[in-house]
Amino acid sequence: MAILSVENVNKRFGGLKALDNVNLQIDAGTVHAIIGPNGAGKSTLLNCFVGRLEPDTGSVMFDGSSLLGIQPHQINQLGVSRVFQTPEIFGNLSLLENVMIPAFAKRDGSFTMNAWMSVSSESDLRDMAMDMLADVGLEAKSADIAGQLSRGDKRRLELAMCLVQQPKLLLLDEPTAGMARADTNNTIDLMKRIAERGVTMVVIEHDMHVVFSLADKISVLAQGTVIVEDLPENIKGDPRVQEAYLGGAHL
Ligand SMILES: Nc1ncnc2c1ncn2[C@@H]1O[C@H](COP(=O)(O)OP(=O)(O)OP(=O)(O)O)[C@@H](O)[C@H]1O
Repeated sequence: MAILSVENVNKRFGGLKALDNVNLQIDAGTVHAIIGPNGAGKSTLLNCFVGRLEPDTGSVMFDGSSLLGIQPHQINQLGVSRVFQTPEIFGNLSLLENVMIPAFAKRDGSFTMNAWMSVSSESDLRDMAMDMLADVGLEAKSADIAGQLSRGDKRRLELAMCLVQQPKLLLLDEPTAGMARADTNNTIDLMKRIAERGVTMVVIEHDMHVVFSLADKISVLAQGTVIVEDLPENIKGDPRVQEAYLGGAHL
């Protein structure tokens, strides 16, 4: 059953048609990868799922509710979390504080000062945040200042910040971008563990090793349109996909 249903979504930036009648069904409990060449519209599409962009036309339904016309924090409260291409963390705060804040935000409705004010008073959320840090392998660094982490650790921290909200749908925009291979493989293992818990994931990724390690289904976006949607084993040899990647390159 589809937990996220995207129908006839169009988005223009001036004269540029960034999304051209996109249709997409994401089944609950699956990992769905969206791949495609640079500028295909992948991030634009993800932005339409989290309230950062409003499609010109079309519908985006999540778990029975429309995601259009509501604020990002309301979408977040419905159970949608997103890991950004550039980690969005609080650089001056400790790792533990970073993970506690979204837990409060989920409860209180937004990333407000109220959420921050109550951080020190809530031991249950502190415990939950520590569990999440342990989950992503950052428990030992819980008191460290987040801004000083390596790039890979920042991304893991951001993942913990999403997981503490117990999302139903996790959106990941290039989760391994810029990572060394060992870090990438750790992240793949972590994402597999998250998937095993039943969290639905939509992953935008250029690294095909990551895509084919994780995806149950793959949609290929090119020039704002889904040109192919299929099982991973069928995607590799599809001539339309190879054509989309610079005229016949092999994936
Ligand atoms: N805010 C914006 N204003 C104008 N044009 C935009 C804006 N955001 C994206 N675009 C354009 O829309 C098209 C799709 O961009 P988008 O970032 O969604 O592609 P992408 O598939 O995520 O690319 P990449 O893989 O390089 O991240 C591109 O041509 C891009 O330049």
